[in-house]
Amino acid sequence: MNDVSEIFDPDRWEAVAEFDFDDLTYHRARDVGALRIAFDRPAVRNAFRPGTVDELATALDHAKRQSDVGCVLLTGNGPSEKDGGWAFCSGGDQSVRGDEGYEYREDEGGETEEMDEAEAGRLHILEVQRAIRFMPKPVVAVVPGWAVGGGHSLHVVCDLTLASAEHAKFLQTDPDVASYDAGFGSAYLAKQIGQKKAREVFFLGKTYDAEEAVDMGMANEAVPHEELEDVALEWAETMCSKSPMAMRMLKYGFNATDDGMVGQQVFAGEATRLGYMTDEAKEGRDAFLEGREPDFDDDAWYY
Ligand SMILES: CC(C)(COP(=O)(O)OP(=O)(O)OC[C@H]1O[C@@H](n2cnc3c(N)ncnc32)[C@H](O)[C@@H]1OP(=O)(O)O)[C@@H](O)C(=O)NCCC(=O)NCCSC(=O)c1cc(O)c2ccccc2c1O
Repeated sequence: MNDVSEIFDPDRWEAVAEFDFDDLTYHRARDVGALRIAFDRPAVRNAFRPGTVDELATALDHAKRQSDVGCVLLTGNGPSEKDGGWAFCSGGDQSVRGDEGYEYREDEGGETEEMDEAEAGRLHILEVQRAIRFMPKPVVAVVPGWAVGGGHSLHVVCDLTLASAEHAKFLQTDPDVASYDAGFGSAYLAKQIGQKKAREVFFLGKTYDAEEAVDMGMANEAVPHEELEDVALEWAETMCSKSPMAMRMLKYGFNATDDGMVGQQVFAGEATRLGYMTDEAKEGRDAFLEGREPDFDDDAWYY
């Protein structure tokens, strides 16, 4: 096995050199404008601790800023050396859950005198959900095994979900551990699979395999485990071949209907960007800078 993940093809990716993460691996495809961000804690089913979330936020922010990248793949490395189990992500690491959230441990710079009390217990995976939601390009959850709790919510907020036919398993344990993602993890899931089914996911805590997840409408496709990452890269290649502007406007258009004023703001921001590119907008800017009245006489009132 290569040192990243059993189904990772090292010939197709190179590590993003700027970062040396502890809990993630971060790669750029050699031939496609795609990035691969992977949880790298297979021994604990890729549970996230605060440092994992910090790294994820850093990688996603970097991914957003790569203007030659059209797709981000989010996945989990595996299998676990302990027992061969596969995971996308099993949510918050319960072993570092304090009374107010997930806590940095000493090896992550935690419990120091300098630490702000308000920083001690973290729930900032929600900020990562928003980074995925507002990422100006598609984010694909590539699910090689368990997607559980906060890990399940991450797949829900991704634009697409591709699942390992043999190993992907979808489970919500939030109410078992007295946690609740009452935002995208539940309410947005209900938009995907319907109210009754979403309530079943949380209230009964059943485990669904890849085919069931596809049938329910929360995963797009189940493919053989060995082919998972190849198919993910094919999807990325397909999406990268399309108009970046159209893909961005479509993603924000899909979001806007559920995201209230923030969704409108994000969509409108992109509309403003396009507007600024017109001669009409340049005339408005130039007239101000030249201290004259703007002349919009040649600009049509499009209908
Ligand atoms: C994921 C499982 C269903 C897998 O079961 P399986 O039988 O395959 O494997 P094991 O149970 O033996 O696990 C192997 C190994 O991994 C450790 N582990 C697994 N998950 C976690 C975890 N989340 N935290 C810590 N450690 C974990 C397990 O202890 C074993 O270790 P050994 O040393 O014994 O080998 C099953 O493992 C499982 O159910 N896991 C727990 C899933 C869970 O409850 N996750 C937390 C849900 S709450 C959450 O994620 C969450 C986070 C947030 O930050 C939020 C913020 C704001 C709102 C809501 C949030 C939220 O809900």
